[in-house]
Amino acid sequence: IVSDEDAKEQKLLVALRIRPINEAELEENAVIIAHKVGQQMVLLMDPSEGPDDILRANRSRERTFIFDMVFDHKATQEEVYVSTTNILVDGVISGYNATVFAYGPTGAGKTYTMLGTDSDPGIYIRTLNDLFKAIEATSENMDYTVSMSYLEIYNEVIRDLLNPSSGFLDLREDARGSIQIAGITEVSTTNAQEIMQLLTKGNKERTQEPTTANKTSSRSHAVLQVTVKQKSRVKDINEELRVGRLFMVDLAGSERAAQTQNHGKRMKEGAHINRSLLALGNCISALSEKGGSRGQYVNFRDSKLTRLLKDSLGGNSRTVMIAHISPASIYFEESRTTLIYAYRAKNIKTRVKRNLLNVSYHIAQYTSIISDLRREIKGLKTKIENQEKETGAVSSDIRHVQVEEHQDSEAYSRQEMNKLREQLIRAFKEQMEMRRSLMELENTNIELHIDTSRHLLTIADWEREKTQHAQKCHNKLVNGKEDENMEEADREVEEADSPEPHEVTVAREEINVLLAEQRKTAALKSELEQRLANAKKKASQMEKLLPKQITSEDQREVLRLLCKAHELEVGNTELQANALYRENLLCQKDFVIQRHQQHRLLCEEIIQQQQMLLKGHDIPVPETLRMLYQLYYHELEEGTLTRLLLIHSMTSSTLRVRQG
Ligand SMILES: Nc1ncnc2c1ncn2[C@@H]1O[C@H](COP(=O)(O)OP(=O)(O)OP(=O)(O)O)[C@@H](O)[C@H]1O
Repeated sequence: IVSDEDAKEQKLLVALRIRPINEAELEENAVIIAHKVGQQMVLLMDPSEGPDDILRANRSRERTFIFDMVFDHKATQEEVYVSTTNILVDGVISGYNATVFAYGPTGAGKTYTMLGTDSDPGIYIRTLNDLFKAIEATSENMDYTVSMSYLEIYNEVIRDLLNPSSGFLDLREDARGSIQIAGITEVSTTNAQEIMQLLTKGNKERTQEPTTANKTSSRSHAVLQVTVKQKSRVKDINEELRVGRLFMVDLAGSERAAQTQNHGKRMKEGAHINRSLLALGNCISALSEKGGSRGQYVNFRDSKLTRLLKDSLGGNSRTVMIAHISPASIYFEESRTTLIYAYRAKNIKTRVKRNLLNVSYHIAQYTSIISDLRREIKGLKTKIENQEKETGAVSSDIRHVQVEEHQDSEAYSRQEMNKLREQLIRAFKEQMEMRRSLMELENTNIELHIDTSRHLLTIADWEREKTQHAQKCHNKLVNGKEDENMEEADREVEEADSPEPHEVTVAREEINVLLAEQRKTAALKSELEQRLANAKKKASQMEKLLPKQITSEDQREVLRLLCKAHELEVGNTELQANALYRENLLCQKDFVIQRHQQHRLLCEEIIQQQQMLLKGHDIPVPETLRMLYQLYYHELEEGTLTRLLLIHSMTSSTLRVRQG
């Protein structure tokens, strides 16, 4: 139970909303298995258990979870808003940042909570209305401006939902180090109806894919960013400008990220991971470590979403997570994983996993960026050298130029040079940003391919089993042997005809989604490649302009600066590649140790059973074997192995924290 005092201190608040069961679920004979108990508890029942199941007590997956608050089908939009987000309004007006997330699998009600419907609007509009009201109430001495933008992050690419034709937008850090989205539409209106129309229209622009659970399943994260700027009207008293930012995020369906923890018999490990979702989990977990100051490194750079939210997740800001589930029995697995994730939100440790192939590919991409940059540095250096030679050759003529004219042109050229220098550096940064996005897209592409293969394997496994069954049945029927085998054969025929298991259906559906995502990623990539090529062309044109407009010494300065920027970027990229490499090594080691550990447990089990056999049959044990047994028990009792494992896991986690 959270006391008032705790609530004030609490930086992360986790709520759960269970939506009403719907027609489609009832048609599939689903029953309600998620029940709200009291104000803070939810009981999730396992639909596979019968009430008289004797073994139930031993293997029950029925579980209760406690959250800061729980809402069920009876909760109104207003209630959900008042208990989760309303509390953030005052802070934002006073210049603090905050974030509200809607988390959960597809179709669980995230968009309903955030956007809502015209007749029953959700958190977005209610928050904005309250912000406007609060501002009106205090605006006698203060001037406020409220502006908002609405964007989506899909496959690590940002799009403006209020102006989708503007293409991909980049994240930039401004002079004060706060993250801005270059070129995003900023709207400032206080008309709630107008805002609702804008947001509803924007929401329709989101990247969607139909799934069985939701006909319009969102594959992207939608972010409504609200900025409140405050300035004192009374002169000289308070000149400072305070800025409070609120992010309201409707996250992409969590089911695919959850599959990594939740795979059926045939589901191969490591379904496609939504990088932003996992990176977010990491950040929230790192930040919510008690007191948030345990030296835990928070890697915001891991994804676009976390980079964007950087200022609103740490420090003095507050974060609210509203997890969503369906109450229906058919979604037991999805609900279970969502509840576990949300329940652990305060100390989840989900790493942005990259599998081995992926990592080496990632490193290869870094290497190619590095060699690209090195080539450019070489080119720039040659240019500087040539410049120096030229200046040497003409310097004697320059002496004849009139002094006055020289000064004029110097002032002019300095101004021009500053402008050019800024343009060049900006162009360079833009190119780097595009290179990174391209790399991310390429990486996503690989992940999509790997996941598709995994699902194909799942289907292939099932089809092989089916054919084997069919073959066996066929053989038995043809041979028509003894009568007693007929019953078994019948059963096998039945099995072979049985509907395909859930995980195979899911795999088929996933493959469709993945193929669609592959097509989209390919389109995004070629568009981005085109943009990068254009940007490069523009930059080289700018470089060509240099000799005509500014003096040689200034030119050299600009070129040197560009060189420096390139070199810094090389260093930066190398560091990232190295960190990735180290992490990869650690992961591999962990994996090997895990396999050994599993093998050891297996050996232990075999030894135990053998000993029972020996004892049971009174078989005498030769002296050498007896000694070996003794040694074995000695090791177990001493706990040396367990201690070694513990030391290993501690060192590797320390290493990870250090390398970030
Ligand atoms: N609390 C609720 N009361 C009434 N209807 C609801 C509620 N929550 C969700 N719904 C309805 O359920 C359907 C699915 O909800 P919604 O689109 O919000 O899911 P979602 O979690 O955003 O899915 P996705 O991740 O696929 O976008 C919608 O038709 C929505 O109107």
